[in-house]
Amino acid sequence: MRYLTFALPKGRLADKTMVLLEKVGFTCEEMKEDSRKLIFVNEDLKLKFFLAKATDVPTYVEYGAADIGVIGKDTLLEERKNLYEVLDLGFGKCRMVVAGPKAVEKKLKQNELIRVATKYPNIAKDYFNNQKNQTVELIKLNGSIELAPLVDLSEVIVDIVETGTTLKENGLVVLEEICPLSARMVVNRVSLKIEHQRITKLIQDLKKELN
Ligand SMILES: Nc1ncnc2c1ncn2[C@@H]1O[C@H](COP(=O)(O)OP(=O)(O)OP(=O)(O)O)[C@@H](O)[C@H]1O
Ligand SMILES: O=P(O)(O)OC[C@H]1O[C@H](OP(=O)(O)OP(=O)(O)O)[C@H](O)[C@@H]1O
Repeated sequence: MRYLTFALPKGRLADKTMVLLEKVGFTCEEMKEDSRKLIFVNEDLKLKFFLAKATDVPTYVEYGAADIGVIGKDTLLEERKNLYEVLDLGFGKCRMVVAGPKAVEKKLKQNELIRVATKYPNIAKDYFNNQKNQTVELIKLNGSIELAPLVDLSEVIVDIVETGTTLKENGLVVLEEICPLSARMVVNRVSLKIEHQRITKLIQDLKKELN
């Protein structure tokens, strides 16, 4: 039997992903040890797990380096890889929003040419150009997005909000909602055919667990 390989995101989603997989019997004792190792194997069940940077998970799955991946919906929308999204895992819940100082709301609503800072240029472009029909200038950043309006790099940001604390502590507010987000399970297109039985059984077991 070949290994069924999982690309898991290190970071925020890692622990909850392993807790869920354990509930359906997909365990990996090795992974519980504190180490810098990136690949873990369960020989008995022929399972392989590797830890990747969250934004790279769709790439590993698209190329078939992993059969299955777990990733935030935001990364799926941004990366636009050719994958099957098979399951909403119900954790990692947050929202993609347009945020900024309250004073900027008027400019935003009046369709003025505003600057938008974001880690998610594809999501922002799709939202403003295709959904709102509004021309904006996009500025790509890699983190601490809330800083941009504070130092006049941009009028607004497109970013993730979970508790709202980061916005609040920086004097920013949600101006528009783009979409809700959560962790998703994705599957490589070929893997779904060659490992159909194991993968559909896993999906069914996870669905039962999530209900
Ligand atoms: N407060 C939050 N901030 C950011 N992401 C969150 C939050 N809550 C849930 N998530 C979800 O968790 C996913 C993984 O977040 P994580 O911070 O681990 O990775 P990342 O932001 O892509 O990577 P990095 O922080 O290393 O650039 C996000 O893509 C998102 O779907
Ligand atoms: O609504 P909250 O609960 O405050 O969470 C939202 C914040 O968390 C994320 O940043 P992250 O911690 O990933 O760091 P980053 O700014 O470096 O991307 C996100 O980009 C927001 O800044």
